[in-house]
Amino acid sequence: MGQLLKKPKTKVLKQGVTLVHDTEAEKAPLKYVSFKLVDIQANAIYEETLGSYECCIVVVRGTVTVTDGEHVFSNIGTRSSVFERKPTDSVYLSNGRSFTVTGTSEACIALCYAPSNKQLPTKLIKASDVGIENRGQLQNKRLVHNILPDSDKTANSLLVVEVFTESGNWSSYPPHKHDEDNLPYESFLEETYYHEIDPPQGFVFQRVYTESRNIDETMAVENGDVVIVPAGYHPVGVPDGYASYYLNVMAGPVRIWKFRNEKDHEWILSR
Ligand SMILES: O=C(O)C[C@@H](O)[C@H](O)C(=O)CO
Repeated sequence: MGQLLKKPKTKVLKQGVTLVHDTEAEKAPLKYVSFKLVDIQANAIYEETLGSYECCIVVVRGTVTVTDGEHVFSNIGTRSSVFERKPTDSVYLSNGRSFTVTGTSEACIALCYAPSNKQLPTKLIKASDVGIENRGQLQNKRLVHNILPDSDKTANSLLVVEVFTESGNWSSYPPHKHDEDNLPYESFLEETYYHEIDPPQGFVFQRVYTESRNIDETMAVENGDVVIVPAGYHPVGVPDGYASYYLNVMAGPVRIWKFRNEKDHEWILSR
């Protein structure tokens, strides 16, 4: 297996709290992004103190109460499956904050991190604040939930987005990259993909490849896998009969998402 596909590796942290993914523990080759996925049973409590990282807690499914000791966001989360295709609630927390997440039902949370040295207010990003966007045409149609886009100044460097791609369609396509710190033409942003598939026995394909091909991995991604994108193009193709969900976390030196499409495939956009 290559370096970029991470299978779930469950670790019980305490009764009712299971760590499913941890890109740092997996030694992902990333400097700006880290990602955890945690399952929480009802009434169980996950707790953490952030060091030099800011964090966006996305309630992937189920409901939870989040507090940083100052603010309490009770019973947040909107869906029992991502495939309800409705936006969810999230909480932004600055570096240095301590927080707890208590399951108010059985729940799954994503913890999306990026380095930060700036104190910003804790904020509830309500499902109703999430921008909904339909992108693309033909078999390139996909639905996007913008949780923390670059136009929203809640975070210092984190960008967070959910993407739904229906059966037979392609997303993160035509292939684009954001691996050169060369604004205004392109920004450098690392990225992680947390994938779910409906029905769960399915798979999707994701290729991650750089211009030079020093990275070139084509992966069969299964339900619950994480894909690391340290650099390069990163398209996703969804087989007939299956629907794809992924949660993207991006961060880099400048909080701007400025990508470049691969020239050979840009014609896809003008059909
Ligand atoms: O538009 C899409 O298909 C989603 C992608 O833009 C995805 O969020 C990404 O690759 C960000 O760079």
